[in-house]
Amino acid sequence: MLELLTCSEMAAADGRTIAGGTPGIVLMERAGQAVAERVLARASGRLRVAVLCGPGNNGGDGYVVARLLAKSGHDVAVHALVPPDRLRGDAAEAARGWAGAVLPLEGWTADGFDVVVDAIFGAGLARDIAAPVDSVIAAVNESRAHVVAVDVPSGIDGDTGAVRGCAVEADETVTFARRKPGHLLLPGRMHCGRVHVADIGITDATVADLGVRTAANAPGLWSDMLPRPDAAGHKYKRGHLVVASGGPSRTGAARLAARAGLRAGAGLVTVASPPDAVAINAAQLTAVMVRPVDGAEGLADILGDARFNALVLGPALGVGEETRRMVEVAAAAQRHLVLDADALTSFAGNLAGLWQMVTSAVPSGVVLTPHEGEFSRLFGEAEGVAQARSKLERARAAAAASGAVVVLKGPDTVIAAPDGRAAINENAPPWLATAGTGDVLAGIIGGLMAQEMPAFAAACAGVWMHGAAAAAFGPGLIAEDLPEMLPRVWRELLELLFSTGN
Ligand SMILES: NC(=O)C1=CN([C@@H]2O[C@H](COP(=O)(O)OP(=O)(O)OC[C@H]3O[C@@H](n4cnc5c(N)ncnc54)[C@H](O)[C@@H]3O)[C@@H](O)[C@H]2O)[C@@H](O)CC1
Ligand SMILES: Nc1ncnc2c1ncn2[C@@H]1O[C@H](COP(=O)(O)OP(=O)(O)O)[C@@H](O)[C@H]1O
Ligand SMILES: [K+]
Repeated sequence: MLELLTCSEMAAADGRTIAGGTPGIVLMERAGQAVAERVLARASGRLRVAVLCGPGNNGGDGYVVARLLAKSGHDVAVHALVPPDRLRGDAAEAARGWAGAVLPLEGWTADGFDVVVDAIFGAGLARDIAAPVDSVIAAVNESRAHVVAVDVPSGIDGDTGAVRGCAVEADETVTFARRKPGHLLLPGRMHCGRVHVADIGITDATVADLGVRTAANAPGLWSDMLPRPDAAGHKYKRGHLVVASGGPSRTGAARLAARAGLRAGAGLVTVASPPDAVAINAAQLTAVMVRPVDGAEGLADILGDARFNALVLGPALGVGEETRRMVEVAAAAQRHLVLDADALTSFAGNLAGLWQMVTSAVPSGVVLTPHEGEFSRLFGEAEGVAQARSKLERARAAAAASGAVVVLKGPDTVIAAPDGRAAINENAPPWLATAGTGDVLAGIIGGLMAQEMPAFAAACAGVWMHGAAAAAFGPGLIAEDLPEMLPRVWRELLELLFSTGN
């Protein structure tokens, strides 16, 4: 159930289901039934419900909801953008099932309604909202009624999560078969309220046949690739992660990443420190080791030892030639690589160099973890990025342009692989936006890659564990708290794995 379908993939799934013998009106009945059930779940007495119907099948669903709620004894008013005789196909048929009055949508006011069912536009939204719908949406958003959106809140683009002019702010959204990217990407996610996915008879096989490449980021996506505790294991089997530190006044970021790498399960972690910062690093580290490493040349020396199998480069490392050379040395030495912060900025305007470096690195891949600022410095000019309609498409274009797994961070972090797979994360609480949490993320991913978890899976798992750790800690979090929450996150993940037999 983790697949996220674009509006056109959803239409294809509907089409295939209809071609397979389930009439469209049956799908629409089930869709309307699922929405009506959500409304009824709240009803303690007789409700005054406004059903706002648009000109397409989303409106058709609305007519089904209206009929079912009226049949259950509620007081239902239908307000429609176009008269029922202008509807076509299944929507026309659904409207014929509504025996009550159809009032105009224009000029609708929220007076006295307990519930609003938003069935104006769904997957067929094709342009920005204009008059008269804009003022109706404003009235919905100002009202105190409970708002249930059918499929997507009207005005939200289901593919991109963008607000097309203006959009309904729903309390609940009922969608069908699978969610869409726009339910997870901002600002769409903020407009949906709680999202329910209703089964309307579109089978898993039908969805699988679509070859969908986008998923919600959750353990089901990568749990079978998580490193497992092994009774016969020893620390060298769990990899040795190296995190490069900045100079004497810039050492904290590397230590944060290093501790996170250790908590993520790397067998050993070493901070590679400029010689003049060794004393500072050593004074604050215990389980993590420190080693003097002088720039790219020093790094090349220690990478002569094959046991150092993964590196995190970038947090507070400094922007410039030396950092770029360190990255190139690590890539040439075929190590698993996580590049963050200054390592990314050191390649700004040098996409060709980045591509060359990435493609010379281990086949298991390189993970880049930019926030929006680093992303635009690095990928602003990349093919497909400027034209991309959404954060999802931008991350995907950047992954294709760099050959690396791209983790485009934020409240709706997108993880994209160069082969087109992508995941959207949704478990990060807002208090994760605090200094140093990005360093921790790079360390977690590096720790998983040190244990030989493949790059895309490690990036997805790392982003999820990072969000779960923040959620488990709660508000007031600082970056140092995150690694300390990872044991709890691991315990929950492993319990889940053993309970599902994966
Ligand atoms: N058989 C199916 O395909 C099913 C579809 N279902 C529903 O059908 C919906 C998709 O139906 P449609 O493809 O008809 O699309 P919609 O009903 O979302 O909207 C399409 C209609 O809105 C108009 N429109 C688009 N943007 C507009 C704008 N900004 N201003 C004014 N008019 C605008 C279009 O010209 C078209 O008439 C889904 O969201 C879902 O609710 C469900 O009934 C389940 C089955
Ligand atoms: N509003 C938000 N809600 C949830 N997570 C967020 C939000 N803003 C940022 N984050 C997350 O916080 C982390 C910040 O990373 P980054 O920007 O690199 O900060 P730093 O450099 O201070 O470590 C990322 O994992 C990002 O996804
Ligand atoms: K809608």
